[in-house]
Amino acid sequence: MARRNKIVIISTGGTIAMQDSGEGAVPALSGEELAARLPQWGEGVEIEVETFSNIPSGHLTLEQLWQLQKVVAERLERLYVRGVVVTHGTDTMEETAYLLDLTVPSNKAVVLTGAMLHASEPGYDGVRNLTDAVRVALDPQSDNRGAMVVMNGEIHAARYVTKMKSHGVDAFASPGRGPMGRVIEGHVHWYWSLEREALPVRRLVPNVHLIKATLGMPDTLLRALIAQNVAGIVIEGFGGGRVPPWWMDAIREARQKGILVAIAGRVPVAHSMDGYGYPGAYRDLEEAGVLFAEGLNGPKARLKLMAILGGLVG
Ligand SMILES: NC(=O)C[C@H](N)C(=O)O
Repeated sequence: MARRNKIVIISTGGTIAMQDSGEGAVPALSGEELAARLPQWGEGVEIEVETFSNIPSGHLTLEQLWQLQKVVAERLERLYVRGVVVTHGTDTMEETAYLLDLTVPSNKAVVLTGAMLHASEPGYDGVRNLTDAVRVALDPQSDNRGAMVVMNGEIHAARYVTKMKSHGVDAFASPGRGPMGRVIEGHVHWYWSLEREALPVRRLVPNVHLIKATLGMPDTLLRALIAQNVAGIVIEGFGGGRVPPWWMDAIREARQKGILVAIAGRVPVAHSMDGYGYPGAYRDLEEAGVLFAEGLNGPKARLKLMAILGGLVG
């Protein structure tokens, strides 16, 4: 039986690939240039590098995201590949990580990493993070953990990780959970594992929108989306997912028109279920026929809804 010893690094851009142009940091380094900064690996380890794109992560389109999903899934099917590392901007890293977590069929490691400081800054964290990410992908215990984000020596599960800070190398955290493991002095330590939810998805339906409930907010945005006949609406509700009572009519109307409505929580550690009997709380929403995102934040819930709408294979 052939040993799986190859890691495929797929670079997409982000600050990890940026340098100062004199007028601000911009994408500069290709996947090959990033990989050239990595240390030598032990015997038998092979690194293959692909440049998928070189853009800030907020510039990625859903088409590119789905294309990346296909590339990652295809590379993991190859016998000799032990895992894939995706370098990515940090702004939307949790979304790409979660989409790959949800839809890539393979149980092999999928690791995302990036940098908070660009390559012209002292303290550039890209080399450390990419080195750690490759170490995690090579680790014999990295299978069956879904997609992971490796930043600042921490290994985060895609489902729970979120960017908490706009600045600082410690920008990522998994609120309510903590990291799934750490890379300490080159050694990978695992704290817990999880059973990931994987859906065999055909495609993403893009026409899904996210709105956030705020105190006293009218139902204007909901009504506008219903008038547009969108495919789905995700609401980040109060607490684990409650809405103002005057939104309920619009939510019921959306459901009657066949628009899927999903409820996510506005707080970082959210459970949808509550014991309240008042309008706009869990029971009322359940009766209205909404879906509950069960702990996912709004952006991740939106991806899941797009995947569900895209239809399952088989
Ligand atoms: N730190 C980062 O990578 C932020 C960056 N501008 C991005 O592409 O998301």
